[in-house]
Amino acid sequence: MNIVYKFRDETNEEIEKIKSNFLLEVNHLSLTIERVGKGSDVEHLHVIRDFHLNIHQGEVVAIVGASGSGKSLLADAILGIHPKNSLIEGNIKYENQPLTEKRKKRLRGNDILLIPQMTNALDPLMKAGKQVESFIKQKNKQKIVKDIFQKVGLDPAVYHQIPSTLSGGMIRRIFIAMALASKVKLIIADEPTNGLDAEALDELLFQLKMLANDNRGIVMITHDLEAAMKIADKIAVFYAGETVEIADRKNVRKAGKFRHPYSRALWNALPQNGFVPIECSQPSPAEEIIGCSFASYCPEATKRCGTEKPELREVENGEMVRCFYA
Ligand SMILES: Nc1ncnc2c1ncn2[C@@H]1O[C@H](COP(=O)(O)OP(=O)(O)OP(=O)(O)O)[C@@H](O)[C@H]1O
Ligand code: NI
Repeated sequence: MNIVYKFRDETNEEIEKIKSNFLLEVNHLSLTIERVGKGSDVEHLHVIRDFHLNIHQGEVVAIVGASGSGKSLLADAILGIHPKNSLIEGNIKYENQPLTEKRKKRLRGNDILLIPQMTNALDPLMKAGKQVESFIKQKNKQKIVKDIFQKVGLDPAVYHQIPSTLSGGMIRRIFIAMALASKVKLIIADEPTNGLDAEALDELLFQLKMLANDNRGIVMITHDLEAAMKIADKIAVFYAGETVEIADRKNVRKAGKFRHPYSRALWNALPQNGFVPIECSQPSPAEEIIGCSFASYCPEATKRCGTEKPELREVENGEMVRCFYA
């Protein structure tokens, strides 16, 4: 199947207006898990160290990072469903107001919807259609749900099925249906393309893009840079719990590369870019990092990189990079 993903055409004026009105802004976010280690020692796991992101309505921002890099915990932190033994610091704003834990609870499912990585998040005993209906306020709920099912490629019979009879791909479509049925403005999709074949993957990306074109903000969390490049407006590259780069997809396409050495390694590992294996792993969250988190793997690292932490700095029109030399 050859899908054409439609990107919105905004005038400069619209862009200025939207840009000054972020849906979600995350600055200097950290999440530390406190764990009792051997004996009675308390161990601190710095899973998220310094994360930045902003997104406005109608935009798709992909957070791209390796497996185990803390992406799911990041989603949980934004939604306020992080583990009890974790501490969150930093700044999160939703529609220009601080996103406190109390507010997260109020907005969850109403303004902000999580499409979870685990596909067992639905009510196991309730019919799929009924679960989507719970997001609809108007009358004729069943008819509305069936229309939405058609839009997302679900057979009408799925309405009466319970989640255990559905595949992972179908469950993700149920979540997309929930987003369409609801008035949520921000959708955080955690690894939505996992386990999908090429055709189902493209369809799912198409549906996420459809939600964005319906003026919702989409945060797509993924380890799949190729999928991200298909629909994202911006790519936030996540390494060792930090945003190391925020790139505009159009510029990456045009210039053919990212700025940060880690992002470039991800890019070069794509089949179409030569399949160069990535020779690095993530530092352990238990480790204190001095200097740049990528220094020990970076081919361009200098002495400075090992001793001084680079801040995320703006390079151009909202694009950012955390590297002294990029
Ligand atoms: N409740 C918890 N207590 C302690 N450590 C945890 C907890 N949840 C996650 N971790 C650890 O935090 C790190 C990040 O986990 P997380 O699931 O957020 O990564 P991820 O980037 O989403 O990975 P994946 O690509 O596998 O989905 C991992 O090392 C994981 O083992
Ligand atoms: Ni995850």
